[in-house]
Amino acid sequence: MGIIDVQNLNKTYANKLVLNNLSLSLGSGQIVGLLGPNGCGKSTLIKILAGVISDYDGNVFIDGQTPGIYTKSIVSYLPEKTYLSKWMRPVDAVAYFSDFYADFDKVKAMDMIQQFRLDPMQPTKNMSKGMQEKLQLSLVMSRRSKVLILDEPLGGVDPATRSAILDMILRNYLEESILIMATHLVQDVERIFNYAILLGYGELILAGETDDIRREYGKSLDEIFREVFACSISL
Ligand SMILES: Nc1ncnc2c1ncn2[C@@H]1O[C@H](COP(=O)(O)OP(=O)(O)OP(=O)(O)O)[C@@H](O)[C@H]1O
Repeated sequence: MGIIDVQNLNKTYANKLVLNNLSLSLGSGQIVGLLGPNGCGKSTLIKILAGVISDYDGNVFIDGQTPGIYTKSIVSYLPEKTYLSKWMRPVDAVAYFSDFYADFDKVKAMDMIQQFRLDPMQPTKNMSKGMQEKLQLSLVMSRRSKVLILDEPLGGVDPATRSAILDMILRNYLEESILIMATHLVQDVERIFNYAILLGYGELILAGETDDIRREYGKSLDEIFREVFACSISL
């Protein structure tokens, strides 16, 4: 059994089937790219793993347990939207995480905040979107969690900063844990993934070691992504 096991997972919103009989098994010690177009179900899957959504059919196990109090204690989750209060400054957010999570490394968080050149005393309401993303990433990456799940952590940052953030993620990732990152910025990010999951409208299209996938298809993940999800929008 992997650290994450998903068996025959189905999720509907109203009558709409969003995850269709999804099965996955993921082991620790890898950085996993969760890739797929807008609306294909990445955030829904992540929310189920993070224990935010519980009305689904099928089996989900994280470290052998169904999502709940235990799994929340070992899963560090970066949601797509900010959950920090507007008045919070980085120092407040660090104190909050420190109170809330036993596995939170305050020194590491302050170090990441400094490396991102954020002002520890600036309220989040005065930060740009990219600055808020850096702050949240510093907090989430500073938990010594077995499972790290990042939902679109790079959406608001420019390409040069993306690269710096990826390096920061690689430096701070604990090798015994698993990191899952949802993104559609495949070209920018694929260098850090050892494993990729390609999701297409609720169905698993492809899952495997990135080196094996590239070798088998003779293409980069980005090229595969563009081919599989090519759409006919004309401007
Ligand atoms: N709370 C909700 N109520 C109804 N439908 C929802 C809800 N949340 C998501 N959906 C629908 O479920 C589908 C999958 O959404 P989801 O957010 O999981 O996709 P995604 O792959 O994360 O997309 P994106 O890359 O744009 O963030 C979409 O069709 C979306 O409209």
